[in-house]
Amino acid sequence: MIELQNITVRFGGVTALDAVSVVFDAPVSGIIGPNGAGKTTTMNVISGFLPSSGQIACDGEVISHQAPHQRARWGLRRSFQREQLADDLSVLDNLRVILDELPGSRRDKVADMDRALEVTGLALKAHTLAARLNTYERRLADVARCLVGRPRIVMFDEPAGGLTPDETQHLGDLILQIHGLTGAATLVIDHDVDLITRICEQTLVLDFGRRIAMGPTAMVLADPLVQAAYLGLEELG
Ligand SMILES: Nc1ncnc2c1ncn2[C@@H]1O[C@H](COP(=O)(O)OP(=O)(O)OP(=O)(O)O)[C@@H](O)[C@H]1O
Repeated sequence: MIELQNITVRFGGVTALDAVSVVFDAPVSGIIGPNGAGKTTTMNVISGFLPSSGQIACDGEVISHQAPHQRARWGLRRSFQREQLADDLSVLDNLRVILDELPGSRRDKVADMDRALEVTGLALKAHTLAARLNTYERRLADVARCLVGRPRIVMFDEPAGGLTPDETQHLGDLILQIHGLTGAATLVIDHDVDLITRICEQTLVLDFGRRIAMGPTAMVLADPLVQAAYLGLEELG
């Protein structure tokens, strides 16, 4: 569970997030909104990459005062719009560098990495350099990175960007497995509303840094305010 209380972020004259309060308590939750709405800023605040006013709690623990590496150690995992894979490392070593920072026996870590590679279908690419992976395989490796080391909160920023419909479908299936495999809650930003509808039980809609809707995804998407702001429809009624 992720609880944001009264989160405000300003960049000079731009208010990227304006007193946003929200509780994400589903296995998979979404954040949608037009370009510049504050979606990535929300993930940056939760990860600790950006300072903000207000308070952030995950699974009941206040983490607002923690540095990004402490949050990662706690169990926060994150993918970015541009993947963070190290191109000069193999897929396996990209997982290993995460586990090197965490406690646990070597044996458990090997089992953890094997499971992540198996689940994502990357077992045969374990020793392939990340630089040699295609876009989809890189995305799968991103998911694998989020599966290792006992994650508690996993966040994906536009995971479907640049993927084909079939790849998006499979990636969605993988994201849906994360909670059952690890117990972690997942937060997904994407412009692909079909993907969000399929995998996110609940969705937050941001517009100009403000929360304009939050709740069960189908209900939120049917909200006239959301349709006007996000789906580009003329104001209804
Ligand atoms: N480092 C920064 N410096 C200045 N302004 C920023 C910075 N990061 C974000 N912003 C501004 O904050 C607002 C929110 O940006 P953010 O990236 O969170 O939006 P977004 O909803 O993720 O958009 P997109 O869908 O285009 O990725 C925008 O007006 C953006 O220009």
